[in-house]
Amino acid sequence: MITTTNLTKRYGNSVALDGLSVEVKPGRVTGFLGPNGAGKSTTLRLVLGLDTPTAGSAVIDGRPYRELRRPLHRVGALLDAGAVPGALSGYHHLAALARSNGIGRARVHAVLEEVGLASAARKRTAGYSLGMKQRLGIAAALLGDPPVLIFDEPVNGLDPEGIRWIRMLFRRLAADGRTVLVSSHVMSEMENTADHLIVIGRGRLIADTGMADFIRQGSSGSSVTVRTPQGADLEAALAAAGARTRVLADGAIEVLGLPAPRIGDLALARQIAIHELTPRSASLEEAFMDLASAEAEHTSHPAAGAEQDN
Ligand SMILES: Nc1ncnc2c1ncn2[C@@H]1O[C@H](COP(=O)(O)OP(=O)(O)OP(=O)(O)O)[C@@H](O)[C@H]1O
Repeated sequence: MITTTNLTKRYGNSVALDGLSVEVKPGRVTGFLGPNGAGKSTTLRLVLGLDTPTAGSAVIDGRPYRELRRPLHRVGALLDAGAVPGALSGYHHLAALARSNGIGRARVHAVLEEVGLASAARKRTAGYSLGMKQRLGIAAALLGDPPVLIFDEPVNGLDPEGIRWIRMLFRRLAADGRTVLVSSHVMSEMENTADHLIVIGRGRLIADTGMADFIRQGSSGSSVTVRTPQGADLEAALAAAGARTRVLADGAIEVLGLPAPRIGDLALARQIAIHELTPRSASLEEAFMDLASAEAEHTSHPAAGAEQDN
């Protein structure tokens, strides 16, 4: 488990992270979301002991990273896939890492196989595509078979097959009971991958919730798309039942506030023909955008009594 307590980081006068307290639990994939500059990378760097907090703490299974002996056995991380020494082959890069953590050659071969790089293992990494470098970074994270895994923007550079592969890998790692923390700005990918979400903005926690709950609460809600030759009649009936409607450019009616079965029943009772009735859930991206605009609104017009920065 990863735990941050009141984690704070200031750079001069600017606050990158402002008292973040979260627990990243094992057995599930946790998505780490936030707009640019929210403090995601700063958080990951502090968790991995690459920087020192101004206040608060970050621990992995109860210990700061810097106190871990042979850390690759405790936590694996992919931060910047591009940052591999180009002169080495993938194999030699991993072998050097393995040696420093007392890990044998057999494991190097196993992780190369696992990430699909076995055939390119002897080539210099300078000639690797971004996707291959991502795979090599993932292999390095897996090397010590650690219970905690951290991936910063792991799908960058991967093709659709690679993205599918990584999604399955994360699911499998979580199903093994590991803690998997994945930061990404690719919302659609996160929606298919993460079970749980931690959302931050301006260095503060905005949401720490299950994926489905986040989409339900954060967005203006699901809608139903309806097509009917009797649009005016249906709109009147829906309005009387308390739903909100909007006619889309192609003539379909978008209905908010009533589920599809109620709309169907209502139409039947009034003998209104229905040609299409499609429930549509809000996407993670929509929920996130709603939340981000609510945050921006709150920050630009702080309500009376709300917290204000001095
Ligand atoms: N070394 C540094 N010196 C000064 N300011 C920094 C430094 N590192 C980060 N910051 C600032 O801290 C804030 C948080 O940055 P951070 O990179 O953690 O955000 P992020 O959520 O990872 O953003 P992105 O999605 O753009 O990577 C930003 O305002 C950034 O400019």
